[in-house]
Amino acid sequence: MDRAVAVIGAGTIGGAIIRGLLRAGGGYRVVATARSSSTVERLRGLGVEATTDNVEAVREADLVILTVKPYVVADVLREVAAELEGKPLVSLAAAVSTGYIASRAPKAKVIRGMTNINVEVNEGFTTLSAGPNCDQAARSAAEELFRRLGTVEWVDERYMDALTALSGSAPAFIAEVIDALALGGIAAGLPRDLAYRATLMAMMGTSRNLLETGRPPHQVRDMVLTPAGTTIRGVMVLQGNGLKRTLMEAVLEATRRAKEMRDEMGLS
Ligand SMILES: NC(=O)C1=CN([C@@H]2O[C@H](COP(=O)(O)OP(=O)(O)OC[C@H]3O[C@@H](n4cnc5c(N)ncnc54)[C@H](OP(=O)(O)O)[C@@H]3O)[C@@H](O)[C@H]2O)C=CC1
Ligand SMILES: O=C(O)[C@@H]1CCC=N1
Repeated sequence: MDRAVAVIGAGTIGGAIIRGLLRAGGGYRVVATARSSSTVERLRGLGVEATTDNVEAVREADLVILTVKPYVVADVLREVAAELEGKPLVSLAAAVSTGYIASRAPKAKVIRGMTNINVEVNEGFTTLSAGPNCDQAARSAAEELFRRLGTVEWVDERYMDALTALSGSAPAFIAEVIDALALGGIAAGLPRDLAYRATLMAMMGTSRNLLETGRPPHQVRDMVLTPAGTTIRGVMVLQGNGLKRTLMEAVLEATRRAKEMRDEMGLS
Protein backbone atom coordinates (compact mmCIF):
# COMPACT_ATOMS: atom_id res chain seq x y z
CA MET A 1 0.00 0.00 0.00
CA ASP A 2 1.17 3.57 -0.67
CA ARG A 3 2.79 5.35 2.26
CA ALA A 4 0.82 8.46 3.30
CA VAL A 5 2.93 11.61 3.44
CA ALA A 6 1.66 14.93 4.75
CA VAL A 7 3.34 18.08 3.41
CA ILE A 8 2.41 20.76 5.92
CA GLY A 9 2.71 24.21 4.32
CA ALA A 10 3.06 23.16 0.71
CA GLY A 11 4.20 26.42 -0.86
CA THR A 12 7.32 26.79 -2.99
CA ILE A 13 9.50 23.98 -1.59
CA GLY A 14 6.60 21.79 -0.45
CA GLY A 15 5.05 22.08 -3.92
CA ALA A 16 8.41 21.25 -5.54
CA ILE A 17 8.66 18.13 -3.34
CA ILE A 18 5.17 17.07 -4.42
CA ARG A 19 5.93 17.63 -8.11
CA GLY A 20 9.15 15.63 -7.71
CA LEU A 21 7.31 12.76 -6.00
CA LEU A 22 4.70 12.73 -8.76
CA ARG A 23 7.43 12.69 -11.43
CA ALA A 24 9.14 9.81 -9.63
CA GLY A 25 6.00 7.68 -9.92
CA GLY A 26 3.88 5.91 -7.31
CA GLY A 27 4.58 4.82 -3.76
CA TYR A 28 3.18 7.80 -1.88
CA ARG A 29 -0.24 9.17 -1.18
CA VAL A 30 0.27 12.91 -0.63
CA VAL A 31 -1.92 15.06 1.62
CA ALA A 32 -0.82 18.70 1.39
CA THR A 33 -1.85 21.68 3.47
CA ALA A 34 -1.68 25.43 3.08
CA ARG A 35 -3.20 28.44 4.82
CA SER A 36 -5.19 29.92 1.91
CA SER A 37 -7.87 28.32 -0.22
CA SER A 38 -6.12 29.55 -3.38
CA THR A 39 -2.98 27.52 -2.57
CA VAL A 40 -5.13 24.52 -1.61
CA GLU A 41 -6.85 24.72 -5.01
CA ARG A 42 -3.49 24.97 -6.76
CA LEU A 43 -2.29 21.86 -4.92
CA ARG A 44 -5.43 19.96 -5.86
CA GLY A 45 -4.64 20.92 -9.45
CA LEU A 46 -1.47 18.82 -9.13
CA GLY A 47 -3.69 15.82 -8.44
CA VAL A 48 -2.99 15.43 -4.71
CA GLU A 49 -5.29 15.75 -1.70
CA ALA A 50 -5.11 19.22 -0.16
CA THR A 51 -6.72 20.94 2.81
CA THR A 52 -6.25 23.80 5.27
CA ASP A 53 -6.65 21.30 8.12
CA ASN A 54 -3.14 20.47 9.41
CA VAL A 55 -4.44 18.21 12.19
CA GLU A 56 -6.39 16.00 9.80
CA ALA A 57 -3.46 15.81 7.36
CA VAL A 58 -1.02 14.76 10.10
CA ARG A 59 -3.53 12.26 11.51
CA GLU A 60 -3.68 10.48 8.13
CA ALA A 61 0.07 10.47 7.54
CA ASP A 62 2.81 7.88 8.10
CA LEU A 63 5.45 10.55 7.48
CA VAL A 64 5.16 14.32 7.94
CA ILE A 65 7.21 16.96 6.11
CA LEU A 66 7.08 20.47 7.53
CA THR A 67 7.65 23.19 4.94
CA VAL A 68 6.23 26.31 6.54
CA LYS A 69 8.32 29.44 7.05
CA PRO A 70 10.53 29.26 10.15
CA TYR A 71 8.46 31.76 12.15
CA VAL A 72 5.29 29.66 11.57
CA VAL A 73 6.84 26.43 12.90
CA ALA A 74 5.90 27.04 16.56
CA ASP A 75 2.22 27.69 15.74
CA VAL A 76 1.93 24.62 13.52
CA LEU A 77 3.63 22.37 16.10
CA ARG A 78 1.28 23.62 18.80
CA GLU A 79 -1.62 22.66 16.55
CA VAL A 80 -0.44 19.17 15.51
CA ALA A 81 1.88 17.97 18.32
CA ALA A 82 -0.58 15.43 19.74
CA GLU A 83 -1.16 13.86 16.33
CA LEU A 84 2.59 13.43 15.74
CA GLU A 85 2.97 10.67 18.32
CA GLY A 86 5.34 8.00 16.96
CA LYS A 87 5.53 9.58 13.50
CA PRO A 88 8.63 10.70 11.59
CA LEU A 89 8.60 14.49 11.23
CA VAL A 90 11.07 16.07 8.78
CA SER A 91 11.31 19.83 9.23
CA LEU A 92 12.89 21.71 6.35
CA ALA A 93 12.57 25.09 8.04
CA ALA A 94 15.80 27.06 7.93
CA ALA A 95 17.46 27.80 11.27
CA VAL A 96 15.08 25.72 13.42
CA SER A 97 16.93 23.02 15.40
CA THR A 98 15.87 19.45 16.16
CA GLY A 99 16.11 20.35 19.86
CA TYR A 100 13.54 23.10 19.47
CA ILE A 101 11.19 20.94 17.40
CA ALA A 102 11.50 18.02 19.81
CA SER A 103 10.69 20.35 22.73
CA ARG A 104 7.44 21.36 20.95
CA ALA A 105 6.57 17.92 19.57
CA PRO A 106 8.11 15.52 22.10
CA LYS A 107 6.32 12.44 20.76
CA ALA A 108 7.45 12.89 17.15
CA LYS A 109 10.54 11.27 15.69
CA VAL A 110 12.22 14.49 14.68
CA ILE A 111 14.54 15.00 11.71
CA ARG A 112 15.85 18.35 10.52
CA GLY A 113 16.56 18.55 6.83
CA MET A 114 17.75 20.99 4.22
CA THR A 115 17.06 20.49 0.55
CA ASN A 116 16.77 22.65 -2.53
CA ILE A 117 14.38 23.57 -5.29
CA ASN A 118 15.92 20.98 -7.62
CA VAL A 119 13.81 18.29 -5.91
CA GLU A 120 11.26 19.43 -8.48
CA VAL A 121 13.29 17.69 -11.20
CA ASN A 122 14.53 14.87 -8.93
CA GLU A 123 18.00 16.45 -8.71
CA GLY A 124 17.77 17.81 -5.18
CA PHE A 125 20.56 17.60 -2.62
CA THR A 126 19.01 16.81 0.74
CA THR A 127 20.91 16.67 4.01
CA LEU A 128 19.25 15.17 7.07
CA SER A 129 20.08 15.26 10.80
CA ALA A 130 18.27 12.97 13.20
CA GLY A 131 17.01 14.36 16.51
CA PRO A 132 17.59 12.56 19.82
CA ASN A 133 14.37 10.52 19.77
CA CYS A 134 14.54 9.43 16.13
CA ASP A 135 14.81 5.68 15.46
CA GLN A 136 16.09 3.73 12.46
CA ALA A 137 12.60 3.20 11.01
CA ALA A 138 12.00 6.96 10.94
CA ARG A 139 15.42 7.58 9.39
CA SER A 140 14.75 5.00 6.69
CA ALA A 141 11.31 6.42 5.91
CA ALA A 142 12.75 9.93 5.47
CA GLU A 143 15.75 8.76 3.47
CA GLU A 144 13.61 6.67 1.14
CA LEU A 145 11.35 9.59 0.30
CA PHE A 146 14.14 12.10 -0.33
CA ARG A 147 16.10 9.56 -2.41
CA ARG A 148 13.26 9.75 -4.89
CA LEU A 149 13.97 13.47 -5.14
CA GLY A 150 17.74 13.30 -5.65
CA THR A 151 20.78 12.72 -3.45
CA VAL A 152 20.55 12.29 0.33
CA GLU A 153 23.25 12.56 3.00
CA TRP A 154 23.06 12.31 6.78
CA VAL A 155 25.08 15.08 8.40
CA ASP A 156 25.87 16.46 11.82
CA GLU A 157 23.34 19.16 12.67
CA ARG A 158 26.15 21.66 13.28
CA TYR A 159 26.56 21.84 9.49
CA MET A 160 22.91 22.70 8.82
CA ASP A 161 23.21 26.49 8.70
CA ALA A 162 26.07 26.29 6.19
CA LEU A 163 24.13 23.72 4.17
CA THR A 164 21.12 26.00 4.20
CA ALA A 165 23.36 28.44 2.33
CA LEU A 166 25.21 25.94 0.14
CA SER A 167 22.31 23.62 -0.67
CA GLY A 168 19.07 25.49 0.07
CA SER A 169 20.12 28.92 -1.20
CA ALA A 170 22.70 27.81 -3.78
CA PRO A 171 20.24 27.43 -6.68
CA ALA A 172 19.51 31.16 -6.31
CA PHE A 173 23.23 32.02 -6.33
CA ILE A 174 23.85 29.75 -9.30
CA ALA A 175 20.85 31.16 -11.17
CA GLU A 176 22.41 34.62 -10.74
CA VAL A 177 25.73 33.37 -12.13
CA ILE A 178 23.97 31.72 -15.07
CA ASP A 179 22.05 34.91 -15.76
CA ALA A 180 25.24 36.98 -15.70
CA LEU A 181 27.12 34.62 -18.04
CA ALA A 182 24.22 34.52 -20.48
CA LEU A 183 23.93 38.31 -20.44
CA GLY A 184 27.63 38.41 -21.29
CA GLY A 185 26.91 36.19 -24.28
CA ILE A 186 24.10 38.51 -25.33
CA ALA A 187 26.46 41.48 -24.96
CA ALA A 188 28.85 39.61 -27.27
CA GLY A 189 26.07 39.36 -29.87
CA LEU A 190 24.44 35.97 -29.25
CA PRO A 191 20.69 35.60 -29.62
CA ARG A 192 19.11 35.39 -26.14
CA ASP A 193 17.94 31.75 -26.35
CA LEU A 194 21.27 30.53 -27.66
CA ALA A 195 23.11 32.42 -24.91
CA TYR A 196 21.02 30.79 -22.15
CA ARG A 197 21.27 27.35 -23.74
CA ALA A 198 25.05 27.58 -24.10
CA THR A 199 25.39 28.73 -20.48
CA LEU A 200 23.10 26.06 -19.05
CA MET A 201 24.76 23.26 -20.98
CA ALA A 202 28.23 24.49 -19.93
CA MET A 203 27.06 24.65 -16.31
CA MET A 204 25.49 21.19 -16.37
CA GLY A 205 28.35 19.60 -18.33
CA THR A 206 30.98 21.07 -16.02
CA SER A 207 29.11 19.79 -12.95
CA ARG A 208 28.80 16.34 -14.47
CA ASN A 209 32.45 16.34 -15.53
CA LEU A 210 33.60 17.29 -12.01
CA LEU A 211 31.28 14.74 -10.39
CA GLU A 212 32.26 11.90 -12.73
CA THR A 213 36.01 12.50 -12.86
CA GLY A 214 36.42 13.68 -9.28
CA ARG A 215 38.78 16.39 -10.56
CA PRO A 216 39.11 19.54 -8.46
CA PRO A 217 37.62 22.59 -10.26
CA HIS A 218 40.99 24.32 -10.67
CA GLN A 219 42.20 21.34 -12.73
CA VAL A 220 39.34 21.75 -15.20
CA ARG A 221 40.11 25.47 -15.35
CA ASP A 222 43.73 24.71 -16.18
CA MET A 223 42.73 22.17 -18.84
CA VAL A 224 40.63 24.84 -20.56
CA LEU A 225 43.16 27.67 -20.33
CA THR A 226 45.32 28.04 -23.44
CA PRO A 227 48.41 30.22 -22.84
CA ALA A 228 47.69 33.63 -24.35
CA GLY A 229 44.30 32.28 -25.42
CA THR A 230 40.76 33.50 -24.88
CA THR A 231 39.92 31.85 -21.53
CA ILE A 232 42.78 33.37 -19.55
CA ARG A 233 41.57 36.84 -20.51
CA GLY A 234 38.16 36.06 -19.04
CA VAL A 235 39.65 34.45 -15.91
CA MET A 236 41.81 37.56 -15.45
CA VAL A 237 38.67 39.71 -15.36
CA LEU A 238 36.96 37.36 -12.88
CA GLN A 239 39.98 37.42 -10.56
CA GLY A 240 40.38 41.17 -10.86
CA ASN A 241 36.76 41.76 -9.90
CA GLY A 242 36.78 39.38 -6.95
CA LEU A 243 34.36 36.73 -8.19
CA LYS A 244 35.57 34.06 -5.76
CA ARG A 245 35.60 36.37 -2.76
CA THR A 246 32.13 37.62 -3.68
CA LEU A 247 30.67 34.10 -3.87
CA MET A 248 32.44 33.04 -0.66
CA GLU A 249 31.00 36.05 1.13
CA ALA A 250 27.51 35.26 -0.20
CA VAL A 251 27.66 31.77 1.32
CA LEU A 252 29.03 33.08 4.62
CA GLU A 253 26.43 35.84 4.81
CA ALA A 254 23.56 33.41 4.14
CA THR A 255 24.99 31.09 6.81
CA ARG A 256 25.20 33.96 9.31
CA ARG A 257 21.59 34.89 8.53
CA ALA A 258 20.37 31.53 9.89
CA LYS A 259 21.81 32.32 13.32
CA GLU A 260 20.36 35.83 13.12
CA MET A 261 16.92 34.31 12.35
CA ARG A 262 17.18 32.08 15.43
CA ASP A 263 17.99 35.17 17.52
CA GLU A 264 15.01 37.06 16.04
CA MET A 265 12.67 34.13 16.77
CA GLY A 266 14.07 33.73 20.29
CA LEU A 267 15.29 30.20 19.53
CA SER A 268 18.98 30.63 20.39
N1 LIG B 1 12.15 27.86 -1.07
C1 LIG B 1 13.21 27.06 -1.00
O1 LIG B 1 13.93 26.86 -2.00
C2 LIG B 1 13.55 26.37 0.28
C3 LIG B 1 12.86 26.64 1.46
N2 LIG B 1 13.17 25.97 2.60
C4 LIG B 1 12.41 26.21 3.84
O2 LIG B 1 11.08 25.79 3.58
C5 LIG B 1 10.17 26.61 4.27
C6 LIG B 1 9.13 27.15 3.29
O3 LIG B 1 9.74 27.98 2.34
P1 LIG B 1 8.97 28.33 0.99
O4 LIG B 1 8.37 27.11 0.43
O5 LIG B 1 9.93 29.12 0.20
O6 LIG B 1 7.80 29.29 1.56
P2 LIG B 1 6.35 29.52 0.98
O7 LIG B 1 5.86 30.77 1.61
O8 LIG B 1 6.35 29.43 -0.49
O9 LIG B 1 5.52 28.27 1.54
C7 LIG B 1 5.05 28.22 2.85
C8 LIG B 1 3.65 27.65 2.79
O10 LIG B 1 3.19 27.53 4.13
C9 LIG B 1 1.80 27.77 4.10
N3 LIG B 1 1.37 28.10 5.45
C10 LIG B 1 1.53 29.27 6.13
N4 LIG B 1 0.99 29.17 7.37
C11 LIG B 1 0.49 27.91 7.45
C12 LIG B 1 -0.18 27.21 8.47
N5 LIG B 1 -0.45 27.76 9.66
N6 LIG B 1 -0.57 25.94 8.22
C13 LIG B 1 -0.31 25.36 7.03
N7 LIG B 1 0.34 25.98 6.02
C14 LIG B 1 0.73 27.24 6.24
C15 LIG B 1 1.59 28.86 3.12
O11 LIG B 1 0.25 28.79 2.64
P3 LIG B 1 -0.37 29.93 1.66
O12 LIG B 1 0.28 29.69 0.34
O13 LIG B 1 -1.80 29.60 1.64
O14 LIG B 1 -0.01 31.24 2.29
C16 LIG B 1 2.63 28.51 2.06
O15 LIG B 1 2.06 27.78 1.00
C17 LIG B 1 10.97 27.67 4.98
O16 LIG B 1 11.08 27.33 6.34
C18 LIG B 1 12.33 27.65 4.30
O17 LIG B 1 13.36 27.95 5.19
C19 LIG B 1 14.13 25.00 2.65
C20 LIG B 1 14.83 24.69 1.51
C21 LIG B 1 14.64 25.38 0.26
O1 LIG C 1 15.91 31.83 1.67
C1 LIG C 1 15.57 31.08 2.62
O2 LIG C 1 15.53 31.51 3.78
C2 LIG C 1 15.23 29.64 2.35
C3 LIG C 1 16.17 28.70 3.03
C4 LIG C 1 16.97 28.06 1.95
C5 LIG C 1 16.33 28.48 0.73
N1 LIG C 1 15.37 29.33 0.95
